Amino acid sequence: MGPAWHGGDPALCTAVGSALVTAPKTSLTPPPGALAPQRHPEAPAPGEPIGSHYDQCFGCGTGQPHGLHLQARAGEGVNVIAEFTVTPDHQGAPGLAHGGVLASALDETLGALNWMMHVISVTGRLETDFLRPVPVETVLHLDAQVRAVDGRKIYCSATGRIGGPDGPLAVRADALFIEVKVEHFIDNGRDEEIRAAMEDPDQVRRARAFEVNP
Ligand SMILES: CCCCCCCCCCCCCC(=O)SCCNC(=O)CCNC(=O)[C@H](O)C(C)(C)COP(=O)(O)OP(=O)(O)OC[C@H]1O[C@@H](n2cnc3c(N)ncnc32)[C@H](O)[C@@H]1OP(=O)(O)O
Repeated sequence: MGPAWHGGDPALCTAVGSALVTAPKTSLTPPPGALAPQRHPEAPAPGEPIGSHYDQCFGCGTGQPHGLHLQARAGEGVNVIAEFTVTPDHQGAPGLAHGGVLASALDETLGALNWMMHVISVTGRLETDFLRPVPVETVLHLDAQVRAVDGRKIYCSATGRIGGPDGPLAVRADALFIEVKVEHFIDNGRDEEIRAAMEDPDQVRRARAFEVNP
């Protein structure tokens, strides 16, 4: 019999080898009291590029040679749109994108939703469906949107289509992002990078902007 989920009660978790598999803490379905997301009044205008939140980010950093170089734009609602071109560096199977890279592209697009609500949040949970193989040189058309907000919990989803923005669905994800303060990064990041980021006035301005405009 395979592993089983038991509502998060550690006493009820199933042992797999030497590891205990713990259950997800909540579902990715917003609870009944969750609120509709609000587009922040100072969110980028529809079509406006969102820009990188950090130069060295694997997902969007322009200074990151190994990154995905994803460029997101604001959507009309609480959503963002982005394109990601799969290169030979992104292969898993010969000529096909690695699933982890595609999950990263979805995660990064979902992360850009922070700019639409002026909230800093990080991925708590990401559930991905891989529906079609994505060949090298394909442009993946990504669209992420916030579905609901419940306190610090942000329920969101993303899709990745091939052959055009209305093309067939290749990947999709449901996710739970959790709102955090800037201290999340300061307290947990490596000193060297944190110091460099804090010395960059643009970086500090970008992060603090979310805290003074709740
Ligand atoms: C200076 C630089 C600024 C740069 C800013 C830009 C950043 C953008 C980056 C974007 C890059 C792209 C994006 C990336 O790649 S972000 C990078 C990948 N993600 C992370 O590294 C996050 C790691 N995890 C954590 O740090 C903590 O676990 C967090 C902060 C998430 C929560 O720990 P915290 O102690 O704070 O809160 P809590 O534990 O009381 O939980 C609160 C509530 O949430 C619920 N919950 C929690 N987890 C889960 C789960 N897995 N499933 C279901 N539910 C979950 C929990 O039950 C509770 O619910 P309730 O009891 O209230 O009902």
